[in-house]
Amino acid sequence: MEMIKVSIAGPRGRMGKEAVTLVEETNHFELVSVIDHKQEASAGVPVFASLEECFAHELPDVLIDLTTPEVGYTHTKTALEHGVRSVVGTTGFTAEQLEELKTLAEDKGIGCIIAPNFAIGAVLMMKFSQMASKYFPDIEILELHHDQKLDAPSGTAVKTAEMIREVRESKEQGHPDEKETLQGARGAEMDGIHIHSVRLPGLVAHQQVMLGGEGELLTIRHDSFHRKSFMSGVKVCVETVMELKTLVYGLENILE
Ligand SMILES: NC(=O)C1=CN([C@@H]2O[C@H](COP(=O)(O)OP(=O)(O)OC[C@H]3O[C@@H](n4cnc5c(N)ncnc54)[C@H](O)[C@@H]3O)[C@@H](O)[C@H]2O)C=CC1
Ligand SMILES: O=C(O)C1=N[C@H](C(=O)O)C[C@H](O)C1
Repeated sequence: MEMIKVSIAGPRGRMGKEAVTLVEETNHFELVSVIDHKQEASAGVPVFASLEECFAHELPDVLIDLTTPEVGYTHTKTALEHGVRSVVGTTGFTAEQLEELKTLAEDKGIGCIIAPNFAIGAVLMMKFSQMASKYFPDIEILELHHDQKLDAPSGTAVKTAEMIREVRESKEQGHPDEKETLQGARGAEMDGIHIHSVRLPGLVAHQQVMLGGEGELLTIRHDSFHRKSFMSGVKVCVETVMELKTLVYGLENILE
């Protein structure tokens, strides 16, 4: 198999550390550099404070970004402008940003994968919820994460609602006259689907999709107990992005 040169942005982070290990342990991946704004990383490869400095030194085949929403967007754009493919786990991008990055990837004729969740089980949970929503259109999403997470709702919750929106008629849920006596009690709302975000120490990444029907409730739940759960998805994305000429949003679109 052809060797793939990889750079990682955010190597000291919770996900970044796991990604460094994955790349180091995969025979056909080579970690060539890391991007750490504080230059504190010690991955045994050159550490650069910015993507521009990194790319001036050597262009990797693939950039893996696991940083923050603002930085992740700028990195992905910069990488595409330099002709470098990206695998982006960072969440919190707007629909406009995704559209802009897709246009850029297609103009450059190179691949980019933005996957709000790399865990295979989470992708299945989203697909099963999408399937079930045809029969149970009243849906509430409960996402639960560690208390250091920056974005709410999670990228996974947003993607789940988007996938459901593809197959379910628009629907206002709950009583038409319902009123929040405490602001936020009904959570966020996307196309009638309510999304509730829980942040607590001890949690990693969890989501429960609750679908209610007459006298019944279907609950579809996924739990990531360890960030290793995301790494097989990262590996598939790094391999697949080499073959793409557009931006793919969501791991479900590349799994067989
Ligand atoms: N797609 C997926 O399956 C998953 C996605 N995530 C997402 O990945 C992102 C990172 O999550 P965590 O690792 O938990 O966060 P974290 O806070 O542990 O790590 C983020 C790292 O980015 C670094 N960073 C910030 N600005 C930077 C810059 N300009 N250049 C280089 N590095 C920079 C920080 O120093 C930090 O080490 C979040 O957006 C999160 O939502 C997290 C888990 C799974
Ligand atoms: O920040 C996290 O931890 C996670 N972020 C992603 C998201 O926002 O959905 C994926 C996973 O839920 C973990």
